[in-house]
Amino acid sequence: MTRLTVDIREKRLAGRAVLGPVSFGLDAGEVVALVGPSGCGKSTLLRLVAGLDREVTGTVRWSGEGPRLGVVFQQPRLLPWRTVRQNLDLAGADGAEATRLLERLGLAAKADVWASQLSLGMARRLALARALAVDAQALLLDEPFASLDEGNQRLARAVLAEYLVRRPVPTLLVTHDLAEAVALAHRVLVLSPGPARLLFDQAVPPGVRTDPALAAATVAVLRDLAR
Ligand SMILES: Nc1ncnc2c1ncn2[C@@H]1O[C@H](COP(=O)(O)OP(=O)(O)OP(=O)(O)O)[C@@H](O)[C@H]1O
Repeated sequence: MTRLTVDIREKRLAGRAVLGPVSFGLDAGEVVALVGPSGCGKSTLLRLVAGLDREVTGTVRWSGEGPRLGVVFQQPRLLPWRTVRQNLDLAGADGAEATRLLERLGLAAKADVWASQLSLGMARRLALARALAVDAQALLLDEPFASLDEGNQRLARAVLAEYLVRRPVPTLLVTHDLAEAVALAHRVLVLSPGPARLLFDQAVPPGVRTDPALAAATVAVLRDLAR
């Protein structure tokens, strides 16, 4: 079972401490939200967990060989001269799951459009679809609902909630929205202003999150409303 252990003493960038101390674990099937003020170091923490940056005093350790990750970065990071569908295929997406996610995220009609021709909101939904379609063993999501209008924000949240009910993979969700954190996560970690320290590690009571049938119904209704 995939598990993450983070025990960061200090992380420095350009000679300045930007993070630490921060220690927490992420168990199999657990969704943990990271909440904290702008610039406190949330994206830096996610990059360390993703293995994109290894220069840190402390340890960031995945169990086993390290999981296959589904990642949403702060920028969509699409391949502009590839179609929507090709962006999913080239990322190693499962074909049926990719089709399903495009449909659920309101992007089915855009499958053959160049990624460069998408609006930012569409590009962000595609970035989420890509992270969810690659049969990930863990998810790292950096403000995945930013730049979406209200209807699409609710839709994308519901799609993620539905996915996590179906496939409970360990997930780190960076957000500045506490309501969103509580709605989606089993635990909410609150970070201090930078350099971020861990202020609270708060469990969210069960029952706040949706059950599978409700999750699916919510997606269906919100998708129609977002059309
Ligand atoms: N490449 C870099 N070199 C030097 N400092 C950096 C670099 N990248 C980020 N920082 C600094 O590190 C700190 C943490 O940045 P980070 O992007 O992790 O914050 P954040 O919590 O994700 O912010 P936001 O919520 O606004 O996205 C900030 O003070 C930022 O200015």
